[in-house]
Amino acid sequence: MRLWGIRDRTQQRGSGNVTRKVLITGTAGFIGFHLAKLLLAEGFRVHGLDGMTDYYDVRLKQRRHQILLQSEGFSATEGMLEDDALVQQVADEFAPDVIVHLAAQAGVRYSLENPRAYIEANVVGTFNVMEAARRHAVDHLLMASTSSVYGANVDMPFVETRKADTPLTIYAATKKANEAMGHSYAHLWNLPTTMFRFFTVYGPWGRPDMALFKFVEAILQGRPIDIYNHGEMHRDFTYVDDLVRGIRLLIDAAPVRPEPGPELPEWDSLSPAAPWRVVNIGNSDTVRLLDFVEAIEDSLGMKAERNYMDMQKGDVPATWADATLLHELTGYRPKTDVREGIARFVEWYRDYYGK
Ligand SMILES: Cc1cn([C@H]2C[C@H](O)[C@@H](COP(=O)(O)OP(=O)(O)O[C@H]3O[C@H](C)C(=O)[C@H](O)[C@H]3O)O2)c(=O)[nH]c1=O
Repeated sequence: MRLWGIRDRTQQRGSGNVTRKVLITGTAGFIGFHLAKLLLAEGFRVHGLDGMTDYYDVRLKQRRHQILLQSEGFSATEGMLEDDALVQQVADEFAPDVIVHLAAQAGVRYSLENPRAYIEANVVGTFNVMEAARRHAVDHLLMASTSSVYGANVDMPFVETRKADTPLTIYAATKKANEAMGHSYAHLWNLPTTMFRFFTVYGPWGRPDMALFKFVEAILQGRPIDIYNHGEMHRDFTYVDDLVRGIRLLIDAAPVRPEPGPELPEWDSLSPAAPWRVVNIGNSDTVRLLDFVEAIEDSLGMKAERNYMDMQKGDVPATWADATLLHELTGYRPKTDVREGIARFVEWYRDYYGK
């Protein structure tokens, strides 16, 4: 009997990067911007597709794109994922080898205010991207999911092979739907597909709706910060450079449809029916929210005025990634200490906003 190892179930496609073309959705967004920068530095050609929605300050998105446009290997289209004709046209013109789909309506709490935006961007938009990937038979389709899909799970750290069937918000539900949609196309069209579960990503150029940005902004302006669940929350905060390094390495680890063989190791989420995997990208550490706030105060050299609040509807109390699978596939583990990452954010924030 043939013995299968993780390498047999994964195609390592590391060579010839210089000529490879990657279509990234969401390049004006926080993670897409950092990933595009990394791939451009490694000689990939990158085309970005971004809707420039006004969910948060559009100037920040424009600035990110301006920086990317300074690279010769970068081109971009502004347009919405929901516009199928546009998505197909962009893919036809660029003819990508790989698609990394990061654009989404993100944010846990906004999904209570405007759930429809999540259905449109995350369900319809993702379907359009999957169609483009199918039509172009790309080498690898990689799509963002979220640790929010672990929802009401309490067994920590979160492992990809355990059930995640209890999403607590429409945001999480749309991302869980994306994972299932990706599986169906991986099976039907033999489309190698990797889904990432991100864990509270933070760092320079971060999202203004997220805790780090909001807290730093408020403290510097002398306004109180809202601390949910009285600070009794935990997050596996993941530094953005580590995250995009993980994505970069996963590009070269396309799943292969399994053939009959011995059982997969318990930590491998490879589907028994399709070239499809879901992979946590997290720091493998869980930080108490009050410690996170304290680290921000130390970095700023200022004390926050704290407004303790109850748990917010839809929020999960804790996240913590088991990153064994990422390590097995790539040999890499995120490692930036949260104090170090916060300090780099604060340095960027002060420089960018002149504070
Ligand atoms: C904005 C805010 C947050 N918080 C708390 C709530 C969390 O315990 C922690 C981090 O919140 P943040 O909004 O930065 O991140 P998450 O709620 O974990 O959600 C984020 O990470 C997941 C994976 C995604 O998929 C989301 O897109 C992304 O928004 O601070 C507060 O206490 N006050 C605040 O004003």
